[in-house]
Amino acid sequence: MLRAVLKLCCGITYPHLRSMAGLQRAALAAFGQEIAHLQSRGQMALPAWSPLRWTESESRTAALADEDVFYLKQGEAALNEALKIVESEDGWKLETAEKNGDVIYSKVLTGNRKVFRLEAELNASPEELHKILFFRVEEMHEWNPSIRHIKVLKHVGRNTMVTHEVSSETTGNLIGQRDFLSVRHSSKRESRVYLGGAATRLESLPPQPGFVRAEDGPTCIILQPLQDRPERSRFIWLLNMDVKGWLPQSLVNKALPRAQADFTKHLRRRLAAQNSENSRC
Ligand SMILES: CC(C)CCC[C@@H](C)[C@H]1CC[C@H]2[C@@H]3CC=C4C[C@@H](O)CC[C@]4(C)[C@H]3CC[C@]12C
Repeated sequence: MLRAVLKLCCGITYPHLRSMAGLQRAALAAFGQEIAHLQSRGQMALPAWSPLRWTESESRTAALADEDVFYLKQGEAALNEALKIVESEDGWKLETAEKNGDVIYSKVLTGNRKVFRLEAELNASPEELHKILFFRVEEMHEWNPSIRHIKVLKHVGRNTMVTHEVSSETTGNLIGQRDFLSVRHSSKRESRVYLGGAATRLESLPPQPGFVRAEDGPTCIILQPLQDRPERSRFIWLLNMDVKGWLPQSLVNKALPRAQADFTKHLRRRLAAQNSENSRC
């Protein structure tokens, strides 16, 4: 019965709908959303030809699909490219080795770009780190003083996003403040989590006056549970950054591994704070 009434309504409204504009259309779209919601909960079925179907979903996805696919592909490509670099076996040189086991290697890529690979063990599972480093990326400035601000400008599904990042004025002490516009992508394979990223473009956010826009990536982080202690992770991070601006290369090559070590220190503090909070509860 409900179905028949709905079909009738849709038929009657179809010609009016085509000539409708502005607020009326918006109201109708909202109505359409309500119906789609009911429908998704299995409470109502709409006929295939219903205009309520196309007003709600098709017009929106049609407008965004190309852009979404662009970022998705860029994110995946960045991750794959970065994995190729980080998993390459030759050419790595040890930069620093800490007593706690943290190591940083460097490698010079063709074109003279120096990249850094940090390896550390962290006291959190890959899932927890995935949450902190990816899903809650906008909170990063709360625990990492090298970061002034991170904003997700666009989501494409759950695993791809476009972010704007601003480093703090004092980062690395040697290099001034930078901003970045990046596509970030995450994927899970078996028990591993992979985070990838690369510099991207977004029309609504061109380089900002007063900021040097640096380029991060192709970069990746691999999070892998330790075999005997899955609540801990092996953390491998490829830092591949063009800081831009006029700076001596020797200074940049000192600042980057330092920034990596600082990041890891703050991440550990963040995990320790969380763990002590959990044990108090
Ligand atoms: C040396 C100067 C110029 C920059 C120092 C700040 C660097 C270390 C900061 C600025 C922006 C930061 C990135 C911002 C966002 C993400 C995405 C997240 O999923 C993993 C960490 C990652 C990839 C951060 C790593 C550290 C980062 C690259």
